[in-house]
Amino acid sequence: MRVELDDLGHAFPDSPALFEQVSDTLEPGEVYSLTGPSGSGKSTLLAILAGSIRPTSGAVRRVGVETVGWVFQNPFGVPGRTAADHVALAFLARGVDPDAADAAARATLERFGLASRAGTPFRALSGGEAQRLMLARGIAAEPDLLLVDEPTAQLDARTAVDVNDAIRAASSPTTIVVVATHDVRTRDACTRHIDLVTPSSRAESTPSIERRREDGR
Ligand SMILES: Nc1ncnc2c1ncn2[C@@H]1O[C@H](COP(=O)(O)OP(=O)(O)OP(=O)(O)O)[C@@H](O)[C@H]1O
Repeated sequence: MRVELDDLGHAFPDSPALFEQVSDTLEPGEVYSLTGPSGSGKSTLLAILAGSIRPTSGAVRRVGVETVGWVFQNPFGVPGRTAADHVALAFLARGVDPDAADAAARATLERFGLASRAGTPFRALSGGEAQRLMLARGIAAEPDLLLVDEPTAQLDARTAVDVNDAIRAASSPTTIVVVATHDVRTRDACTRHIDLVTPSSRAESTPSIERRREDGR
């Protein structure tokens, strides 16, 4: 399973190119950061990866990718349901029996630093806990591709540290994880990096682009 990005670029109608020449091969087991200035097209590229926007240049090939999950910057859950319920649902939906789903949910919560919050209703979780729960649920669903859009945008720096630990925990042998972020610490929590450079700043930094080409990248 993989996602191949081949000289990818995108411009909305009547607008200049957001980004161009993005080439990479995304594979399970890695957590990819997607960084770039505000407006450089990070959310647009996530939508291209999901298949909901067709790029205006280059190609995206999803090889063996059938299911796509999303985690957004605003955690969204059922107020009265516990953290464990939110994660167990992902296992129940795949036909796991209730006891095994509950055990698997608790193991997943532990991996994301939420073991002590298993019985806590969603409405009583802090913002950082709720966001970690969204990541735990997103991974528990075992999508082929998990797209995470600005997971720390609504959080203070201290809370973001725990969410960045959860980003590290999100690495999965069966899921390609891509995280769009402004936050350098979130970037550092990822294992591989894609930096979107706008075409104008690309022109200003031609020497480094040439070096990257010589490297074959
Ligand atoms: N459907 C659309 N039609 C036209 N323009 C769009 C559309 N969607 C986004 N844009 C524009 O494309 C640009 C890039 O938007 P996008 O949200 O992908 O950037 P971003 O890097 O995720 O930004 P931020 O970091 O601020 O969230 C913005 O100027 C936005 O207004």
